[in-house]
Amino acid sequence: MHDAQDTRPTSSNPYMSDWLSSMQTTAHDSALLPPHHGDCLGCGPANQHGHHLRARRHGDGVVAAHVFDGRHVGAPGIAHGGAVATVLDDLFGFALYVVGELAVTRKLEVEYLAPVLLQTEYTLHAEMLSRNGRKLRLRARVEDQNGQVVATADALFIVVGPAHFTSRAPVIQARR
Ligand SMILES: CCCCCCCC(=O)SCCNC(=O)CCNC(=O)[C@H](O)C(C)(C)COP(=O)(O)OP(=O)(O)OC[C@H]1O[C@@H](n2cnc3c(N)ncnc32)[C@H](O)[C@@H]1OP(=O)(O)O
Repeated sequence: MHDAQDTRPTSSNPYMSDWLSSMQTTAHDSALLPPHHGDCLGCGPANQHGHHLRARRHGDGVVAAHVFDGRHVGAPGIAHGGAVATVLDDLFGFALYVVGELAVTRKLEVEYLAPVLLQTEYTLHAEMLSRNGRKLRLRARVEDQNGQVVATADALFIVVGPAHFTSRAPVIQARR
């Protein structure tokens, strides 16, 4: 059962209200997009364990410059695959600003084509490929400074309503 049509007010929970209203941002071309919320693992500026991803709208997609650091190490000198997946998942979350929908990851498939090195800048791109009802198909790629694609991701996101998050808000707040 889905909750995409549920538009119950969220004013009783300011933390959740702020976050949901940020998802209604109008994404102008080249505009720096807002973090999903301050503590988001992918992009939240207040999360000391996070990736602090910053993305801009680029046409119908989003683009980001990103550097993995020592907190994200897997094999020596190389970013952990889970860290790369986290950043790609969050980049898709930024693409939702352009799509204009509230949605969550149902499936994420990452191909690691070459090692993603620490302390090295990469350019990340993501865009929506197609939409079928609530199902959004998105694709992303990670390019090194020579334009070589070192990782790609395909994702299925499902459009949800605010209740997907508000019904779980007490759990989210308890962990803060
Ligand atoms: C908001 C922005 C924040 C960005 C942060 C980065 C992104 C994230 O980290 S999101 C967090 C991680 N994701 C989650 O927590 C989601 C957990 N999953 C859920 O809550 C539910 O499974 C949810 C809401 C996605 C879907 O549940 P539900 O509404 O019951 O959908 P369900 O009916 O199972 O599937 C929807 C459709 O997708 C299809 N579908 C489901 N899985 C697949 C699949 N693997 N392949 C193809 N189709 C699929 C179904 O067949 C169905 O199709 P149709 O509408 O044609 O019948």
